[in-house]
Formats: sequence, structure tokens, C-alpha cells
Amino acid sequence: MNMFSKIKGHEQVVFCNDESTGLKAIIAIHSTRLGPALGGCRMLPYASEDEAIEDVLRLSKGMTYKCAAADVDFGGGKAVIIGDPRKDKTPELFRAFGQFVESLNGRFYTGTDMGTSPEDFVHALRETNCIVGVDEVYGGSGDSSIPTAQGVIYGLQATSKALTGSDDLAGKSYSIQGLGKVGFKVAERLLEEGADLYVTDINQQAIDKLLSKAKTLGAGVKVVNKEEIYQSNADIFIPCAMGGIINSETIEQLRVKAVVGSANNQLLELHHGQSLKEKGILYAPDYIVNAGGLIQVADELYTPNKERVLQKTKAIYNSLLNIYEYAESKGITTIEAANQFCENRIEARSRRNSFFSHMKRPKWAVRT
Ligand SMILES: NC(=O)C1=CN([C@@H]2O[C@H](COP(=O)(O)OP(=O)(O)OC[C@H]3O[C@@H](n4cnc5c(N)ncnc54)[C@H](O)[C@@H]3O)[C@@H](O)[C@H]2O)C=CC1
Ligand SMILES: O=C(O)CCC(=O)C(=O)O
Repeated sequence: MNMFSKIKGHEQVVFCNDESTGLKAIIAIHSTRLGPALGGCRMLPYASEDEAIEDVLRLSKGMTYKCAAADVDFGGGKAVIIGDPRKDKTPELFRAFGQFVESLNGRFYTGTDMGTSPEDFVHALRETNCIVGVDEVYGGSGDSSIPTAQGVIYGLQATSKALTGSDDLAGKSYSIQGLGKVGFKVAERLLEEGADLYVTDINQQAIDKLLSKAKTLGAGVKVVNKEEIYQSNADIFIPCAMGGIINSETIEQLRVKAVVGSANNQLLELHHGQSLKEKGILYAPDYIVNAGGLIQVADELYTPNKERVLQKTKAIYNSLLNIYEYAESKGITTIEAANQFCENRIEARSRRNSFFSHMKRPKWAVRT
């Protein structure tokens, strides 16, 4: 494998190997043009090292676009730990990971993602200050999946508005893939709004928890298996688990009017945005919809303030409507419209950065 051609477009990729704790992690820094790289850390039992590299490269590039779209002074990075989150987590493993993050000397800030929780990063925080999203008692802003889920709700409202002229969430049906930190909160809120849900998760406990919530609300939930979710007869599909789930095979099966979810990198390839468009399915670009968590953790620069985070997260509603409108007027896909907007913003903002010495910008000193 030619590694440099594989990481083309990325600034730095760090392989972290700590034999005493069993840590095998990869940190990818895509771009620090807008600020130090920021992105969560995912823990998954990847089938191969290649799959882990592929994932971290795609995720970190997505963070560059997400940071630009959300207008935060950070660049794109991400980390993955190769391991089973149900069996392989130890405090020592996360401390070792924290030491690798510290070795980057402020070029990379990280927190939770799929398979990791704020508690895991309390251990990492003992080794480095470059950790975000831990509980308030540790000086963090708390669980970042709360604003992420709120952002998905704003995304659903904007999409409803674009489809029907009303942003009312009630009286519609939704299919949700993944009932983890984000998906569960979105499902809960939709049930409270009186929506009908189709749900799937590979973790039975997550399903049972939602079913008991639905029972208390007298709401309707249909549990389907993980393959059936794509064919659900819902109005909107909400992917909240893994990426790459919008591909030629699944687009064929989709019967929804829109896709709006938190999962990172939902489109397997850019051209799948075009396939959705041709099928008349409105796609809400993932990194616009799922920016709530990023907005919260980036806000830790100014000491946590939930009201401010909520206000900034609300902007997702208008951003999405603007992207839908722009895409329509130019005859391009929504993901192309979002990418163009971010690339222009990165260009404009990095010209401003050239006036400063990067290391001297005081705002970058988080919790020193
Ligand atoms: N936590 C956050 O604030 C943010 C999360 N995201 C993205 O949202 C997605 C979900 O993140 P979290 O809720 O934090 O992760 P999580 O790990 O808490 O939840 C993921 C859920 O998906 C389920 N799952 C895994 N494979 C599945 C499959 N094949 N079919 C159905 N369910 C499956 C898991 O059992 C789990 O319940 C990820 O793609 C993540 O990168 C994006 C931005 C922020
Ligand atoms: O939510 C976080 O802790 C960081 C942001 C992130 O990794 C993401 O938005 O995917």
C-alpha cells in the first residue's frame, strides 16, 4: 500500500501503539487551516487495519467541513481505537490514548464518538488537557450527544418545512437506525411529539429501553431488523449509527422522502447524493445536521454555557434551508452545495489566519 497517496490531503496521521494496555489507535489530522484539529474518538472492532484507516481518514476530512460549516475556530481531525467497546475498555487504555494526544502538543482535541463515552475520557484527561465533552464536574461541557440530538431535531424541522411548508414533526413517521447516545434521544423526542417510529439496533437493550419509554407515552414503535430498516414505509430516514449506509444497494430500497440523521459520512460516495436527488429523496448533508456536539465542545473555549450552545445549534435550521434553496437554484445536489459553501469559507478564513502566528492565538489555550 502506498501510504502517502492514501493520506493525500491530510496533514498528519499518527499510529499509536501501546503494548502494555493493548491500545491500537490512529489519529488523523486532516486540516489545521482554521485552527487546531478537533474531532471525537471512535472505538470499534474494525475487521481490518485498512478499514480503521479508511474510517479515520474519511471522518477527519468530514470534521474540516463540519467545523467550517458550524463556524468554529477549529480544524478537522478524528481518532479511532481498534477494539470492542464492550470488552476492551480499561482506564489504562484511555490514559495511554491521552498520552498520545498530549504528544501532539495542542494540534488535536478529542472527545466521544461511537463506542466511547464521556467517562472514558475522564481517564484520558489525567494525561492531557486536550479533551472535550467530559462532565461539568471535570471542567467539560457534558454529554455532547444532547446538542447533537437537538441539532438533528432542527434538521428534521427544516426538512419538513422544505417538503411540506410546515416544520411540525407530529403526524409523520420516521425510521431510525441506531438507538445509541444520539439516536435514542431523537427517538424519545419524536415519540413525545406524537410521531410513529420504525427502529432498529443491534443492541437489544437499547431497543427494550425505547419500547418501555414508548409504553409510558402510549406511542407507536415498530421494531424492524437491521436490513429491513431501509425499506420502512416512513416519511424520513434517520441514520444514527455507522457511515456508508447510503449506497447503490440501499438507495434502491429507500421509500422515504428525505434522509436526515446524525451518522457521519452517510453517503458511501459523493455520487450517491446525485442518486438520491434523482429518486426525489431530499438529503440533509450529515455534517450540517450533526454539528450540535461539535458546537458544544468547541464552545468550551469560552467556558461552557448551555444557552449559548443551544442558540448556535439552532442555526442548523436556517443553514439547512439555505443549502436546500441554493442547491435547487443551481441544479446541484445538497451535498455539493454544502461542500461549496464550506470550501469557500475555509479559503476566506485561512487568508485571515495568515495575519497571525498560529501558536500565539490565545483562544487556543483550552483549560491550561
Ligand atoms: N455523539 C455525538 O455527539 C455525535 C455522533 N455523531 C455520529 O452519530 C452516529 C451515532 O453516534 P452515537 O449515538 O454517539 O454512537 P453510539 O455508539 O452511542 O450509538 C450507536 C448505536 O448504533 C447501534 N448500531 C451499530 N451498528 C448498527 C447497525 N448495523 N444497525 C443498527 N444499529 C447499529 C449501536 O448498537 C448503538 O446503539 C455515529 O456515526 C457518530 O459518528 C456525529 C456527531 C456527534
Ligand atoms: O462530539 C464531539 O465530541 C466532537 C465532534 C465530533 O467528533 C463529531 O461531530 O463527529
